[in-house]
Amino acid sequence: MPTMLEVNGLDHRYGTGETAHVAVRDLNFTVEAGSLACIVGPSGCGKSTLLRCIAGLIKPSGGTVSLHGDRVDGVPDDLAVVFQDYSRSLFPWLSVQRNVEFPLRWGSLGKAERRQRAADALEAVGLAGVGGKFPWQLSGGMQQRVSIARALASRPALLLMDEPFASVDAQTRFELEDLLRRVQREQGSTVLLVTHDIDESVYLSDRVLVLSKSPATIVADLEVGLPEERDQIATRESAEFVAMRGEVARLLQVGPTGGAGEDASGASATAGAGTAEKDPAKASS
Ligand SMILES: Nc1ncnc2c1ncn2[C@@H]1O[C@H](COP(=O)(O)OP(=O)(O)OP(=O)(O)O)[C@@H](O)[C@H]1O
Repeated sequence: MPTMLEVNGLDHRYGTGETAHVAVRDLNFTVEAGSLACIVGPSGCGKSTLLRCIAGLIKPSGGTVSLHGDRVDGVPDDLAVVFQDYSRSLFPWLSVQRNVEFPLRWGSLGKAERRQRAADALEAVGLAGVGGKFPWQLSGGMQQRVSIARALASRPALLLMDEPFASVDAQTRFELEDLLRRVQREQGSTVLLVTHDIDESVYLSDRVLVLSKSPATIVADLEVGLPEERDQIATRESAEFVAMRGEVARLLQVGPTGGAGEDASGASATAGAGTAEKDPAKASS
């Protein structure tokens, strides 16, 4: 699979001089086209900062981000972001259909094509028939589906998701996770999703990138060796899932070498990641 996203030596600090705060430090990773990768890390470690740098919303203090080989220097046209707070990301005065069509206005599609794209995206997320309603007439889970449909309608090269299911109840969260995996597989989308939730990161993804405490560095890059077909009950009960969840939890608590997670960087972190990538089961033992 070709590389869709490449992050090289990414640093970001807020402020300058003695009061500067280093949010992320020397992050290096790639995301392959058509894959779903999750970033999991402790609260405040710099996950949103990383996403903002990838989305071109902030200019990193150092390092580079490339999307399908092109250096990101401003918000790329073919990138979409889904945030946690669906109630603030949808326009309440526009119908669901118009919300989904909205970002397509800046592309080259004609009106009829935009309408069709939005209808297709709504159908993909199980919301065919609600295009005429307004966001406030829908449940929270349905509103987040609309946000996902809107992101997918533009067929982005990369879909970034920042804690997208953190504001819905547990049952809806499970439904949305399954919906995301299904649509991502059907459409061959490339997704990078940030979450606090270890179980969610393992259940959803092809790869889990584990970040240290602030400033964020990558402590492990784990390939998820679970079967393609996943089930909220059976998969979560499987030995592979439980072992992987334990591994991610341990990495978050103590880092890859048994030392402090916040100090984990460089050679030891890379060595841990390399082992895990080659043999996820071994990494979980
Ligand atoms: N605009 C800003 N100015 C100064 N410091 C900031 C700014 N944005 C974030 N920070 C700091 O950078 C660090 C990383 O913040 P960030 O929001 O990226 O973390 P996070 O992992 O996404 O947090 P959470 O999991 O709580 O959403 C935090 O210490 C935060 O206080």
